[in-house]
Amino acid sequence: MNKQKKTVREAALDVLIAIDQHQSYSNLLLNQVIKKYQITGPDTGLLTEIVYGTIQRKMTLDYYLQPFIKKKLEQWVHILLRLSLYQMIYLDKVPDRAIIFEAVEIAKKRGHRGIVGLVNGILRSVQREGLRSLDAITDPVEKLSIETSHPLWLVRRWIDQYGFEKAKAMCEENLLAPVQTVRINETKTNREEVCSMLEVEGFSVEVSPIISESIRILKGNAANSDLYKKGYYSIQDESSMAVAYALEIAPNMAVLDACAAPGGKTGHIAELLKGTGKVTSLDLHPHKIKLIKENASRLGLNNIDALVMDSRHSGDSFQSESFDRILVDAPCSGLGVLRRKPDIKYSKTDEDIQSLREVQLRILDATASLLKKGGLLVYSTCTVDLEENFGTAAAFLELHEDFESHALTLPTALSHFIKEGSNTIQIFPQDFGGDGFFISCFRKK
Ligand SMILES: C[S@@+](CC[C@H](N)C(=O)[O-])C[C@H]1O[C@@H](n2cnc3c(N)ncnc32)[C@H](O)[C@@H]1O
Repeated sequence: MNKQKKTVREAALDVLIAIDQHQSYSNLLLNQVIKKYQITGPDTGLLTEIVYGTIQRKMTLDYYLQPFIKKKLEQWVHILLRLSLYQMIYLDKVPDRAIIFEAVEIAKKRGHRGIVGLVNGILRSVQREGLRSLDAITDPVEKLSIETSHPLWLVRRWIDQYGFEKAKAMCEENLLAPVQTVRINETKTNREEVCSMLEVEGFSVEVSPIISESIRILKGNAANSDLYKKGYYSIQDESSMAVAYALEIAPNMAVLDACAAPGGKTGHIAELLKGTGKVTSLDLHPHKIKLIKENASRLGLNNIDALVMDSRHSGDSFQSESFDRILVDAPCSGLGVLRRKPDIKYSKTDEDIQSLREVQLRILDATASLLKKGGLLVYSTCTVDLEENFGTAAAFLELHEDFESHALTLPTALSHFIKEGSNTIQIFPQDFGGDGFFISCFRKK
C-alpha cells in the first residue's frame, strides 16, 4: 500500500485487494490501514462497514454484477465494482450518484480511460436496470449459498451436520455485525463500576445476561476508552468467556494454557486464580508470546508465565502430572467467528479441516500426560464444525482410556445448550449472539 493520502473508499479498495491476495486477515489489514492513513471518527466506521460488508456479501454482489460484466476484468476493477455495489444496495445514507462519482474518480487514478468508462457504464446500468432476483435460483441450497454468501461446499457441509434450518439460521446470522462484549477484570474493579464509568464517557452499555462478569457495549468502541488501557477489562466474546468456567478454577492451581495467544483466556484464568497459582501459557511464535505478556501487564496479573513452545512437544519441557488444569483452545477452522473474520469462509477448505483435526489431536495427546490424576483437560474451539469438535473430542477419548468425559460447569444461562449425554456444548452464533464455540471437558482418572 502506498503512502499518499487516501479517501475512505480508496483505503477500502486497498484492504480488499490485499485480502483477495491472501496477504493477511481482514481485521489485521483494516487496523494497519486505519493507523497508516490516520483514519478517524465516523470514517473508521464507514471504512469498516464497507470492507466487512463487501467481503461478507461477496458472492451475492458477484451474482448481481455478473449480467453486467461482458469481459474478464482486472482484479482491482472487479473489487471496485463490488464495493461500490455494496454501498448502493446496503448503505442507505449515501446517494448512488456520490458512490458512482467516487468509483469513477478512483478508476481515473488507477486505470486508463477505457476502465473509467467501463466502471461508470456498469454502475449506471445497474442503477438504471436494477438487480436480478435471487428467486431465479431454483435449488434451495444454491440459493442459500448465494443469498448469504457462503461457499456451496460449506453450506452443504452444515446442512449434512445440522440440517437445513440450522444451517440457514447460521448463514443469516453470520451476515450481522456482532455486539462488542468486555470481560471485567475483577481483580481490579467490578461490573457496576465499569458500567457507570463507561456511561459517563458516553458509551451505551448493558450487563450480559450470559456471563456475570461481562458487559455488552451497545454504542462506542471499548478499545478506545482509558479504562481498557488501565486494565479494567478485556475485549472478549461471551462464548469465549465460558471456557474458563469449564476449567473449575480454584486458588493456587497450576494451569497450562497450551494454545494461549493473544491471551484472552489466559487472562481470564489468571483473574479467576485471584493472584494465586500460576498459568503457564504456550504459543508458537515470539510475537504471539509478546501479546500475552502485554495483556498480562495491562491487566496487572503477575501469575502468568508465557513461553514460546510447540505444545506438541510440551512433554519434553514439563514433568508429567505437573498441572491441575489444562486448556487446549486449539487452532481450528474459525468457522464460528465468520462475523468477525468473514474472509475465512472463502479461504478454508475441507482439506484444511482434516489437517487441523490432526494438529488438534496431537496437541491434546501431547499435553495429556502433563495433567495430574483427577485433573481436568478442557478442549475448546471457535468453530462449528462437527468433525473438529465432537470428532476430535471422541478421537481423544478413544486414544486415552485414562480419561473420561466430565460434566461441564458453565454459567447457568448456557446450561440448556449443553448436549445431553455428551458433556459438550456447541454454541451457534444464532443462539444468543455470541461466537460459534465448542467446549468439552475430560477428567484424568
Ligand atoms: C484459537 S487461538 C487461541 C486463542 C487464545 N486461547 C485466547 O483465548 O486468546 C489458537 C492459538 O494456538 C496457537 N497454536 C497453533 N498450533 C500450536 C502449537 N502446536 N503449539 C502451541 N500453540 C499453537 C496459534 O498460534 C494460536 O495463537
